[in-house]
Order: sequence, then structure tokens, then C-alpha cells
Amino acid sequence: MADIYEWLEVADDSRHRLGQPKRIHQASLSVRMDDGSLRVFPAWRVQYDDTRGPTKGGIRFHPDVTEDEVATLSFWMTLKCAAVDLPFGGAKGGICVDPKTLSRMELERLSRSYIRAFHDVIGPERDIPAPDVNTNAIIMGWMVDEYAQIERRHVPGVITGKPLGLGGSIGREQATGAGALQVLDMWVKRQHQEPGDLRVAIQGFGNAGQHFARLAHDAGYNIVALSDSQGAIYSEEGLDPAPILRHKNRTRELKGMVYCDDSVCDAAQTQPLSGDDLLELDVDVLVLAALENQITDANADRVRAGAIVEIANGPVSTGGDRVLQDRNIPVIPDIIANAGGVIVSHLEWVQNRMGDYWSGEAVEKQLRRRLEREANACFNLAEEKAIPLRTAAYIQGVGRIVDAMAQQGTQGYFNGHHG
Ligand SMILES: NC(=O)C1=CN([C@@H]2O[C@H](COP(=O)(O)OP(=O)(O)OC[C@H]3O[C@@H](n4cnc5c(N)ncnc54)[C@H](O)[C@@H]3O)[C@@H](O)[C@H]2O)C=CC1
Ligand SMILES: O=C(O)CCC(=O)C(=O)O
Repeated sequence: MADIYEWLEVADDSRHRLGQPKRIHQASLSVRMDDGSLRVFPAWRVQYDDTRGPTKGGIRFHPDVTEDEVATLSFWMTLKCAAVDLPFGGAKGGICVDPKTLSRMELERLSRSYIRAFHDVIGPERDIPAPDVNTNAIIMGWMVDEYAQIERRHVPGVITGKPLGLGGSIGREQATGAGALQVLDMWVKRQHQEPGDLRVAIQGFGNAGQHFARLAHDAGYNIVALSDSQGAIYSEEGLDPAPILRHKNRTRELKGMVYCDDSVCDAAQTQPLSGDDLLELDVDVLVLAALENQITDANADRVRAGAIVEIANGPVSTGGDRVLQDRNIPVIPDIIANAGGVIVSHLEWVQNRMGDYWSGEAVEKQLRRRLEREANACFNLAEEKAIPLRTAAYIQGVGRIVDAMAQQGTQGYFNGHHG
């Protein structure tokens, strides 16, 4: 961050404030299992900075979740919301759990207990959670219901990414993938390339990766490889994500894909591949849509992709980034590439507060307009100043945050309603 602060001539006060999270909330969630036993799960909500508005960010269920991880993700949320000019600060939540080991009822009890633990520190004008890794609209539905039961009133704006029947927005589910495709399209156009000429490999086939894959295939990109946590598949002829998704929904993994009957993905055309090998394929675009630290200084020198799109948060480590920069492999950074999700979350929150709901076209138009403006600003800054896209995106985000900090005055942060 030092170079960004130097560039923007950020005052020491703001550097100190951006140097650590404003609040870290931790809880131990006691949950009754179906067999009558009790399990306790560590959980966090970290609210990094609320200078520009209520804090915003998803909740992750994963066995590797730690306080440090949640805090880092909350910092990136802060930068992301500012980089695309949303009136939000940044937060993130997490529970250290392997959700695949829980029954549906256990998962519901765990989700509701998260809200009971953090009820006092969230709210539509305070901190607004949303889905992230291993959480989805069903879980957001349980959570918003738990919040309403505690409050004894409807409060749909406390959580976004909800089911449509509980005040969710049309378009939120595909927003992250759709936004990432829009940003990639803009970048491809600037390189005077055509989607039909580009071979794409995608790591991660969950909410973000699936929608990206489907929309990119429809837009003419040639998807040659896909992976999930269990394995990867590859086809020189190109993969159609729709039947692959049907197979994954049936079997819960991509690995067995070679045995699929469907003509577009039969054994003759589709080869299994290791997840690590996917990262090193000779493709035009490598899309990272799984977890952090997938490209590091240990494997960045073996990346053969022409460009990388970060749909996941932090999939390229700082060391990996340095190697890719030295090798002139452009990285379209997470805080722009995956911002479609939080942009439509903002639209959902606005609709909840208005008590009126928009068509899919209206949501899509607003998403496109904001991303076009903010991604172009980032691309232009990177080009004008000959700096990496990530540096440009950080300058865009940090610049807005430190301006808002300065506008609060020297006392506001400590004595005002943000304290
Ligand atoms: N869902 C959303 O709206 C947003 C998600 N993101 C980020 O996108 C990333 C993915 O999130 P979601 O799709 O929502 O999660 P998800 O839980 O729906 O899917 C995650 C996918 O990654 C796969 N995966 C995990 N480890 C892997 C590995 N080592 N190799 C290959 N695949 C692996 C899983 O099998 C699964 O397919 C995360 O970094 C998340 O923070 C960012 C912005 C918004
Ligand atoms: O939709 C949101 O509020 C946040 C989604 C999220 O966690 C992210 O962008 O990383």
C-alpha cells in the first residue's frame, strides 16, 4: 500500500486509520447436531472501515476461515466499494466450518445462530452481510428471517443476496459473473481482440464461476478448461458449461465428467486434468474464481495465460503479482472484476429501502452503467500513468476513502456517530 499512499500523498491520520480494521467481532456458535450432540464453531464479523457508509460484505463458511482471513477480505471490501463508488464501507464475515459435513437442518441452525451472535452489530444502516463462499440465497433467507424474528419487524435491507420472495433482487445471483464478463469484454475490446479468438480456463465452478462460464460461452469465448475443489476437466474443442453444470448438480463434482453421456462432454472429447495443471495451461485468459493465493511466487513463473481475471478475492498473492508484472501478464484485479456482486447488492438494498422492486432490465442497466464508468476510469488511469491495473484500482478506491476521511474533519471519526 505504501506506493498507493505516496502516489495520493495520503495524510498520516488516514494511513493509520486504514492500517487496521475498525472493529473485529468474534463469537463461538454452539449448534445442536441432529444426533443430539453439541458442536461449537468459531465465527467472525470484521467491519474494516465505515467512512463512506454502512459496512458491506459477504459471509463465508469454510474450514480454513480465520480472523486474519476475514479481516483481509474486509479490507478488500472497503477498497472495492470505494473503487466502484458505492456508498458503503467494507466488512466480511466467516464461520470456521466445513458445511459439506452438515445436514440441511444443522446448516440452518448454524446460519441462524450467526445472526443471533451478531444481531447487535449489523443492520441496514450499520453493516449489511451477503453471500460468499459456500453461502447462498437460501442461507441469506434463513438469516434475514432470524433477524426479523429478533426485531419483531421486517428488515429486508439488513442482508442482500436474499431469495426473491424475501426481498431479493432479480439479477443478484448472476451479478458477480455477469460483471466479470462485462469487465473482461471491455478489456478485450481495448486490446482489439475478439471473444471468439480467445481460449479461456476457469478455476472455480461455484456461484461466481458458473455464471461467468455460462455467459462467457454464450458471448462466444472458447472455454477449454474448468475446475472445482475436486478436480478439473479440459477439452481442446471447447466446453459447454450448461450440461457440465447439470452433471455437477447431479453428482456434486466435475471429476466424473468423462463418464457423462452428453455429446458435448463425453470421454472422447473431455480429458481430466489436475487443478494445478489448469493454472498453467497455455490459454489467452485464466479466470480465477475460487479462493485466495492460487497464484503465488511458487507457481507464477509457470503461468502461460495471456491475461488473468480475478473473480475470487485475492487469488494472486503479492509475490505472485510481482512475478506476473515482471513477465508482463496483465491482471484484471478483483476489486473491479468481481464488483458486479456488490453493485447489485447495493441495488437490492436500495429496493428494500424504497419498498419497490425493479425489472431485470432495470437492474442490468444500472449494473452495466456503473461498471462501465468505473472500470473505464481504472483502465484509463492505468494506461495514462503506465501502472498495473491493480495499482490503478487501488488509487481509485483509496482516493475516495481518504477524501471522505478528510471531509469528516479531525474529530469526526472519534467523536461522531461512527465511533
Ligand atoms: N458470490 C459472490 O457474489 C461473490 C464472490 N466473490 C468471490 O468469488 C470466489 C468464489 O465465490 P463463490 O463462487 O461465491 O463461492 P462458491 O462457494 O459458490 O464456489 C466456490 C467454488 O470454488 C471451488 N474451489 C474451491 N477450492 C478450489 C480449488 N483449489 N480449485 C478449484 N476450485 C476450487 C469450489 O469447488 C466451488 O466450485 C470467492 O473468492 C468469493 O469471495 C467475489 C465477489 C462476489
Ligand atoms: O454482495 C455483497 O455485499 C458482497 C459480496 C462479497 O462478499 C464480495 O464482493 O466479495
